[in-house]
Amino acid sequence: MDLKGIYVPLITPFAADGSVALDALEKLAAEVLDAGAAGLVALGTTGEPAALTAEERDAVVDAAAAVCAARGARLIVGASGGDTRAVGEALAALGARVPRAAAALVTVPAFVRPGEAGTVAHFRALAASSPLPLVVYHIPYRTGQQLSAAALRELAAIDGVVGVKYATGGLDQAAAELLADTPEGFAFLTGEDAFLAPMLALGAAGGILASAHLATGRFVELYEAWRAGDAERARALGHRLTGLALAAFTAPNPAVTKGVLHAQGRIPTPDVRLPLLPAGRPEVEAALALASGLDQ
Ligand SMILES: O=C(O)C1=N[C@H](C(=O)O)C[C@H](O)C1
Repeated sequence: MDLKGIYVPLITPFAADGSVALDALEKLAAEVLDAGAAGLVALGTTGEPAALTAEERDAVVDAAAAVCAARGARLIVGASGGDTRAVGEALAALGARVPRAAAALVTVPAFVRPGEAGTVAHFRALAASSPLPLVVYHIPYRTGQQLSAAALRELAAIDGVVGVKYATGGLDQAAAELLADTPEGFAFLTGEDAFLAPMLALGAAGGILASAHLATGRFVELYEAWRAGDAERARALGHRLTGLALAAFTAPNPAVTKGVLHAQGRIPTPDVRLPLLPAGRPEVEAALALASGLDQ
């Protein structure tokens, strides 16, 4: 399983009547893949999955899968919850729906705080029955569960666990430890947009980044520059992309990204569903200016 590269966790565009704009989603998915993204993540945090009905979630997954299949790109699908049995059932359903998906992105159980041993047991149980390989989504500021480098290594050793989406708010000791000696066949993908450049410099396999909807080709260029060892080009581009990444998160994700995509005419509305609120104009304009600058 090779999960290297830049993945775009698709936003879910809404039409003016509030329904999911599937045609816009397909067009956006095709655009980011044509710009060089290695694949898509359907139903990541950025896709507002908690605010979608089960039918809408299925439609989003089907649309993303069709666009990926047409382009030979990888599809990762989010599946989360605090109950191991229910997540196992969701994974079984996903395996039947999109058997060719590259992986399922499974969040460390949120709110429950099962401890490191419980978290490892959760993933061990899921991996034992999941039809799809698992990427652990580690985001302690959302889940409430910290994981040490040792616990992450235990997770990496589980058969069927193929990577981590690492989003701890920065470049911390566990990331440095894991990147210094990443287990064979285990992909370290950053989910922390503003830390893509330093994570790639340390050897990360890539990233799952909401801000990569904007200036997708530039994110891919940064990834390729680090892989080619062109540190000078990578450093300069990395600084500019860090600016865009920070601007994209000045309101709760994905409000700014949706605002910019709407201003660019790529989605019909900038709407998010409650409890999220649309981003303010100054936040959207600042990110739009940075994204436009990167296109030149
Ligand atoms: O949906 C995702 O996957 C991402 N979610 C993160 C979040 O909203 O916390 C941000 C990251 O860019 C990708």
